[in-house]
Order: sequence, then structure tokens, then C-alpha cells
Amino acid sequence: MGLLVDGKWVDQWYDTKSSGGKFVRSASQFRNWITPDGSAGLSGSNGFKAESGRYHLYVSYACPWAHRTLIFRALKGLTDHITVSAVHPDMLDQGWHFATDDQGATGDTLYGLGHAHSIYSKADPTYSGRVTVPILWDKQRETIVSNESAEIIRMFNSAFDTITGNTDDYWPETERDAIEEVNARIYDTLNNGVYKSGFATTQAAYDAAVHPLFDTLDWLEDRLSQNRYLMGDKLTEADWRLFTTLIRFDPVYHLHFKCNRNRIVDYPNLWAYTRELYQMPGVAETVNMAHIVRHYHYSHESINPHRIVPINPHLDYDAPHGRG
Ligand SMILES: N[C@@H](CCC(=O)N[C@@H](CS)C(=O)NCC(=O)O)C(=O)O
Repeated sequence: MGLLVDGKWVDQWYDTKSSGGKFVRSASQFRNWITPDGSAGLSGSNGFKAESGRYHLYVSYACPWAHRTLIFRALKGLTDHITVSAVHPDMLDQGWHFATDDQGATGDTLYGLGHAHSIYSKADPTYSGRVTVPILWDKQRETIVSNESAEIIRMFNSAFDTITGNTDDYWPETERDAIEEVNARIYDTLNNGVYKSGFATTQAAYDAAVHPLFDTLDWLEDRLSQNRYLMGDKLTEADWRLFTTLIRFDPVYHLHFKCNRNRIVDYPNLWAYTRELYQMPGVAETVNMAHIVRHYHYSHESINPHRIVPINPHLDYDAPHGRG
């Protein structure tokens, strides 16, 4: 694993020394928005009009951030309008790569490139920073629109509505402040909290991450005992952002990232809620459990130096959820 420096690949693991053993996630750098008419969005420049067939997603099925974008592509009827390439689950010294010798790994179906870092240097030959997925690519301008999943799902939520006729709204205007508040806690302590626990290189950094993580799961269990979804009766982006962490928790985070006070199956409401979301139309097809389990255990040499991929608990995501 590594990063690009002035367009050149440098093999280097996360630097936790300068932050007292803490894992600090860097900010995404491509921040343009697709809009219905191509005008500028909340950040970045204009010129990215919603058009069928123009955009492409590079994803990893293992990655919870990329997973959000696949879910929104499915929920919003965008599968015929936005194409996808999926990387190989193993992220090794050259970062994400496009080998096809694993079921579900498609290769780079646009350019036949070998590595995701080549997509970044194609967009910007002087790019410096991490090479992350998801990448939302514009085939027309041959550049990256966005590499920030939180913003990509908001574009997908509405920019293509006149093309698809799908007006389902997971980011309703009147709920935005309330959604933001819930997202902030879940992002910091849970979506990113599992990484902060798992990648911590001091006991203090681990302790500082893992306790707030379980406080949040306890809080969510209580909230979901009184509400069907996080914001009440209406399913919103907050639920989908939570879902991609919940579905990885028992098979990966519990053991690999040492988040082992409880499992999701130990929480009746969280576990039933995870199954309900999994069973919504189009969602199960976005979950590739083999890539999820393989990626983390095989790729993170500093945590799992022998790259042994453990047997998995059997979890029945199709069991009746009984909610509602
Ligand atoms: N802020 C980004 C984070 C994406 C991200 O960190 N993806 C991980 C995979 S789960 C990645 O590609 N990591 C490679 C690296 O950090 O070098 C987003 O949400 O889109």
C-alpha cells in the first residue's frame, strides 16, 4: 500500500507515528458535483451534467465507502446509466489493482489499466495523495469528478432524476440538519471508528476509539428499538451510511479490528435492521462477502502478517427481519 507523490507511486503504510499512534484519514481531493444542468455543485467546478452513459464508478466491493455508492446506484435506478469497474480484493504494495482472477473483480473495463493509481495520474499527472475508492470518473472529459463517497451518494440521490424518473429522496431538505447530526456521530465513532480501533498502534489510541464505538452501538440499539429507521419512518442516507459498516462488523471488524465487546448479532434491533436493509430490492447484489472478508485479512499485513483469512461466522441475512 502507498500513495502518489507528484504523480509517482511511493509504497508506504499509514503514518501513525506523527499522530501518537492514531489513524488519521486524509480528506478527498476531487470534489466536483454532477448536476442536472452541469452548473457547479456545492464545491468544485461546473461542466459535469447528468447524462446517461457518461460516468463510470471504480469501486472495491470490500470498501464500505465505495459500497455506499453502489447502493445508491442500485436504489436510484442508475445501473443502466452508470457503468462500474471493481478492483481485485487484495490491496498490496501497488495499492488497488485490476487483476480479474477473483470472482467479481472486473478489471479496468474502460482503459485496461493495471492499477487504480494510474486512474488518478491520468486525471492529474501531478496528483499527490492517497489513491482511494470510490472514484467517480467522467468518460467525456477523462477526469475524476469526485473521490468522496459522502458527496457521490448525494449526487446520485437527485442529479439523474429526470433521466431515471426515480424521485426517491434519501436526503430530504427538511431533515438535513438532523441527518447531519446523526451522520457526524456515526462517521466519527463507527464508520471511521472501526478503522481508528483497528489501525491504532498504541493502547491509548485503541482505547480512545473502541469505547466511543460501543457507546454509539448501544445508543443506536436504543434508537432503533423505538424507530424503524434512524430518522423515524423514513429511510434516509443516514441508514445506508450505517448499513455498510454493520454488514462488515461481525465478519471483519469484530476480530480483525479488535472491536470485540459485542457482535451485531448480540443487538436484537441492530441485527434485525441490518437484515431489513439487506433485503431491500437491489441491495443484496451490492454485497460481496467474499471480497469483504478476503480484502481486510489479506491486505493489512501490519495487523495480520501471515495473511491468514479466517473462517467466517454463518450469518443468515435473509432470515425474516420482523420489523415494521
Ligand atoms: N473519504 C473517502 C474514503 C475512501 C477510502 O478511504 N477508501 C479506502 C478503501 S475502504 C481506500 O481506498 N484506501 C486506500 C488508501 O488509503 O490508500 C470516501 O468516503 O470516499
